Amino acid sequence: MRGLAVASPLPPAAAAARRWPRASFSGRETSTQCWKYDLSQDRSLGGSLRIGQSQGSLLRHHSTNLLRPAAAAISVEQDDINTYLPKGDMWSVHKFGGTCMGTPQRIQSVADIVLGDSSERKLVIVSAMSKVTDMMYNLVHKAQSRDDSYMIALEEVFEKHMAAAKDLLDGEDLASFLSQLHSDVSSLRAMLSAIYIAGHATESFSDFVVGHGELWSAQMLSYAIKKSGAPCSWMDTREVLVVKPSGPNQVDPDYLESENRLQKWFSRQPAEIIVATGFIASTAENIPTTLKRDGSDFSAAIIGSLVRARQVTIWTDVDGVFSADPRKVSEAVILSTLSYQEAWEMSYFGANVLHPRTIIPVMKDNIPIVIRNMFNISAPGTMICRQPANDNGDLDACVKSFATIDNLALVNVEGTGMAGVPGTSSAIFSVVKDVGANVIMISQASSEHSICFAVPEKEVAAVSAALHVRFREALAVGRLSKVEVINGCSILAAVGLRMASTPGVSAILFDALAKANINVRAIAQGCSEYNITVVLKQEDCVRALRAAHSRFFLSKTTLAVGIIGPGLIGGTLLNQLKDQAAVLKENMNIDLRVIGITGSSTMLLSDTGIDLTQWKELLRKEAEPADLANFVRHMSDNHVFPNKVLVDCTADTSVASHYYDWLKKGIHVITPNKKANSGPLDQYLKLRTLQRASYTHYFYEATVGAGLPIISTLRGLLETGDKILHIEGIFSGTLSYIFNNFEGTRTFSDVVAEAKEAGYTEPDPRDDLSGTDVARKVIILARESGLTLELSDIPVKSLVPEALAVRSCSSADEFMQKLPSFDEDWAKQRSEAEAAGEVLRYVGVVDAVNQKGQVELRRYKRDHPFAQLSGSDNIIAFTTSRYKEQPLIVRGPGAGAEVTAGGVFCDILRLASSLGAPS
Ligand SMILES: NC(=O)C1=CN([C@@H]2O[C@H](COP(=O)(O)OP(=O)(O)OC[C@H]3O[C@@H](n4cnc5c(N)ncnc54)[C@H](O)[C@@H]3O)[C@@H](O)[C@H]2O)C=CC1
Ligand SMILES: N[C@@H](CC=O)C(=O)O
Ligand code: NA
Repeated sequence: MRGLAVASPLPPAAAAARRWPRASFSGRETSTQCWKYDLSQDRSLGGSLRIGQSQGSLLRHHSTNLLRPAAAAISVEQDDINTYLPKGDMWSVHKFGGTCMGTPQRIQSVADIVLGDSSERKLVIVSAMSKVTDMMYNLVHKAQSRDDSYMIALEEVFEKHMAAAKDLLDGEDLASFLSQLHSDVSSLRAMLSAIYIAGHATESFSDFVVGHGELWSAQMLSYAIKKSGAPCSWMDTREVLVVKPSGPNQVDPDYLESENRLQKWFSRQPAEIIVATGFIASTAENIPTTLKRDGSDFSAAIIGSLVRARQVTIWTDVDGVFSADPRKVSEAVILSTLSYQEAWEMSYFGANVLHPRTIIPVMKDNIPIVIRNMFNISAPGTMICRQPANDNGDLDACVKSFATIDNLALVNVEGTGMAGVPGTSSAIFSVVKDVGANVIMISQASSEHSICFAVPEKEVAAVSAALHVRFREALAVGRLSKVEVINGCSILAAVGLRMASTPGVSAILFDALAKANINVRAIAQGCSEYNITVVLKQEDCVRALRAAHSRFFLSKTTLAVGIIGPGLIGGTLLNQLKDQAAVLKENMNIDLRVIGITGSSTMLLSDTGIDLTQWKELLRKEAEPADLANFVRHMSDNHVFPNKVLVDCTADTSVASHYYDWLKKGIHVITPNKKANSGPLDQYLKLRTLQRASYTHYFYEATVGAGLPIISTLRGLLETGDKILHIEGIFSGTLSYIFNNFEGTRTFSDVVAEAKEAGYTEPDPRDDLSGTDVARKVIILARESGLTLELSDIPVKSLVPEALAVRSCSSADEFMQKLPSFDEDWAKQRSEAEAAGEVLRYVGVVDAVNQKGQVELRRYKRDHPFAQLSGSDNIIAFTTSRYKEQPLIVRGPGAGAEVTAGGVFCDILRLASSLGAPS
């Protein structure tokens, strides 16, 4: 070891120019001719720089990383300084994969990116041109299967590279590349011919052949860089990178030997830009080998570590690491930073980040890796480093990303004989190991009565069979009750370093899953708390992923809305949604998207949201034939939004008959349609039981009193323990309007027509006049109060003359036309009441004490509250244990487009609030 004494007073700047990385040199002369070198700024130095003290006085303080010349000279090892750390700035390492090197134009872009990096020293790792590695493996495969078309295949490889070189290079560079290519192809021909004859290729033969893809791409790139006049060499990393096999398809770098060889290489080739081959390496015995899967990333990380790079940039064709697979979650976002551990976890879970082993070499030296898009240079990419920079203390920021693994099976080993028996889990997992299955997660309840683990579905049969053999006796005598296999499972993992120290993260995750109606089958969280893993049904997995992702990454509550029946109420609702959407998003963090509208003849579908400013026009022009089953499928299959609601704005019984199935699918239901709640009792009870037992919501405030808070008031009373005695009121906006306005100035039929025109009536006004609509409301309130009544239990006084009833008069229009012929009868009834100082009012009654309901036309004194109404007013009086002397009264317009649509809208917001929106 030769020591080089640098005699004082060598000016620090001169020393820097000769040997030290310029940018990070912070030397200063002192009166005693000492200077400091601040290593904390300089990752290219660090632990492995051997600073000798033999002839001098430069001390490196271990904790502060300061070099301190104690006397007037420093001593360093000349080999280290002059070869390992040649002059210049710190290293910047880049890696370009096969896609980036796919065409001559792309190789030229790579050259431009490298030249655009202002770091003084650059090491560029490249993969073979895209598809070339496969072509090379195919050559070996053909040759060893004695398929002589390997010759033609080799020719194709040659042609591909020759064509690329001709596009990219010219003059001497082209000539010298082509001559090398010729010579390599001749060697390959010889090698492949030997393989052909032997009918076998050893691993090193195969690795030798395959590695040529990288040799050629590295040379081409280095010539392309040199064209611009920048000094550039290329490196065959088999000369420097030494690895040893460490398992099937796995190698470990020999850092010491590689570092030695790298130093020697640098001493021979001092260029400032070096293009090195990714993927390939050699053994300590100089036998060519490869770094196996994701080899080029690994090469970049190892070399980055060997040169203590400032940064390793992995160039690819995506803008960075996404918060979730963007193919599954279209609203996934690019993460600006990730910690090493987070990247590690994510790559384990299949996120297309980096293989975990790629991270290890740089992690130990705290070198950041940046993932960037070579096709979108303006995107800053994702930096993987020790400390996440955007660690802002926000609860939601604790979870960085979500990942999933499909095609898994859960194995559940259960039995009382497991508790407190040491060795049970060891026995289980040694069986699993013996069949060579890969355990993806393990969960054991602390009661120790069961242990469950997930394995790939294709391995579960072998695992199950082996467990049954191993535990035959325990199963026979009942120490174990079962070895159960649950197929069709997936894993959803939430990854984030700060989950460890932040309470409430898992609560948010599970809350989001519950609200999306997803059943969790098993849970695992390691002590590291970098990830929370849940096992669920594979068919639920994408929905779960979206629910969790949107809860943590999107506006707090996103809700996909499907509108059925864009008539008066549905249409008004759509307009209200259009007007209010921006305010909701801005002020309440609620993102409502109408992704479908269906009428009875046409429907309009969208995956991300219909433009509500022109829904009518779109429904006319771009709609397809209505099909409720397809409409519902469109909702349930939607991959963008985890929470969905169907809003039934029809008066249709058959639409209402589907609510149960929709709720079962996890789709919430909101409706002003009275048919479901006033239909057959058993169906109503089934619906409510399902709804109460699930996290799926069913809201129907507008079925009684339109937008007036009738259902919610009743619920409030009941849920706080009040007892309903009696509910009485005017429940029909139409009939209220009619009797409020039928005062002798207009005919009865005119007033009915006005009510219809005002939008108070049902689609068929006979539903109002027959008392059926009121009876339905009475039934809804009675059932809500716990009474088990059928519609047929309610005696109803119909106001529809027999001759105009549905059975005698086919359409609503015909009914309206014929109604005037009964005006005289009505005028008579009104005058009689008036003569007695009374008014006619059509009332509904729920008699909770006697478990009865009633609907009738009554006469009230002019000073009675029911006689004081105007317009379409409803009035509902609740007499309860608490409101016994004076009833609780709700009064106001109980029909009409705006108030009814407003009531439905209110239910939508109530739903959003139950899903987590701020209230
Ligand atoms: N008008 C009001 O003041 C109030 C109405 N309601 C309820 O609101 C609902 C709607 O009433 P309106 O809008 O006034 O009726 P409407 O007749 O104006 O609208 C109903 C719409 O549903 C469509 N439709 C019917 N069957 C369908 C099916 N199977 N599939 C798809 N679309 C279908 C119709 O084509 C029509 O566009 C009714 O259930 C009514 O009882 C509730 C409270 C107040
Ligand atoms: N037609 C109904 C509308 C509300 O349910 C009424 O008149 O009350
Ligand atoms: Na209401």
